[in-house]
Amino acid sequence: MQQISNTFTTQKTDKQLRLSFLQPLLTDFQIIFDRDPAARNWFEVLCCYPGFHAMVLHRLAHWLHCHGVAFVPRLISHLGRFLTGIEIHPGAQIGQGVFIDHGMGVVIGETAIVGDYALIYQGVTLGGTGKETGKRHPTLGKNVVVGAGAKVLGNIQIGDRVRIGAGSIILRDVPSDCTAVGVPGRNICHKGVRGCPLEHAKLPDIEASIIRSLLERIEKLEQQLKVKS
Ligand SMILES: CC(C)(COP(=O)(O)OP(=O)(O)OC[C@H]1O[C@@H](n2cnc3c(N)ncnc32)[C@H](O)[C@@H]1OP(=O)(O)O)[C@@H](O)C(=O)NCCC(=O)NCCS
Ligand SMILES: CC(=O)OC[C@H](N)C(=O)O
Repeated sequence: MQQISNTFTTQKTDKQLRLSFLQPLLTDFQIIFDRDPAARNWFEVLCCYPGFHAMVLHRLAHWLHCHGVAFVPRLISHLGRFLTGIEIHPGAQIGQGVFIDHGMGVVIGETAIVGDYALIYQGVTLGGTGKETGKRHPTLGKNVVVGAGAKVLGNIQIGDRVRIGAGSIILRDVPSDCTAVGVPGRNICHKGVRGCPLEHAKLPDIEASIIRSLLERIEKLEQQLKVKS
């Protein structure tokens, strides 16, 4: 355990630790109104958003963890799991403005790093493959969207503004500005301007495009046969 924290956790000053607990909470709260069209008012968000409750508890647990407090951080994480259905190991490093929508079934492992403004849906695992030790969970860049039920496994790098399709299993690095979908995940990297991260319906449908190109090919071959006969 000591060895792990030495290898991947950067040493933080006391001031940084204070800020790392309190300051991001405000951003965590505010971002919900941008990210969830269903969010009505601050009272509703304060009372009815398990993702926000999980972030409050995690920031407390992580702060204690970084101060070397034993057992209590794990207990807070465990209680948070009962309350929200979201399990975040106190060692996980979570940026500000991260929103876990709905939340039930989310697991974030000990050595995971989640960049600012990530949007994570229910059933997501940021886990290990079971084959690595030490830093064994993924690192997510900024503004990453991880769709419902997606599993991002291993010490892999997910770039900034990456979108991961619902139900995907991602085992390899994904470059910034790309979309990853499927089991196992395939990277689709388009050049040019990207749409809003909440436009989930615009994720590429690889199977459909393969079928479309096969149909076009069959049509061409049929025309060639007609010309010959
Ligand atoms: C299956 C697993 C154990 C790896 O087994 P492995 O026999 O070592 O397999 P490899 O990593 O060598 O991968 C073999 C192939 O299977 C694919 N693969 C691996 N895991 C896969 C998964 N979960 N789903 C789909 N395909 C998978 C790989 O892409 C690879 O394909 P390729 O040869 O075309 O590149 C691991 O990937 C896994 O899923 N572990 C469970 C992790 C988990 O549940 N973590 C949650 C912790 S909270
Ligand atoms: C979240 C996860 O990967 O769990 C598997 C194991 N407990 C570990 O920490 O690696």
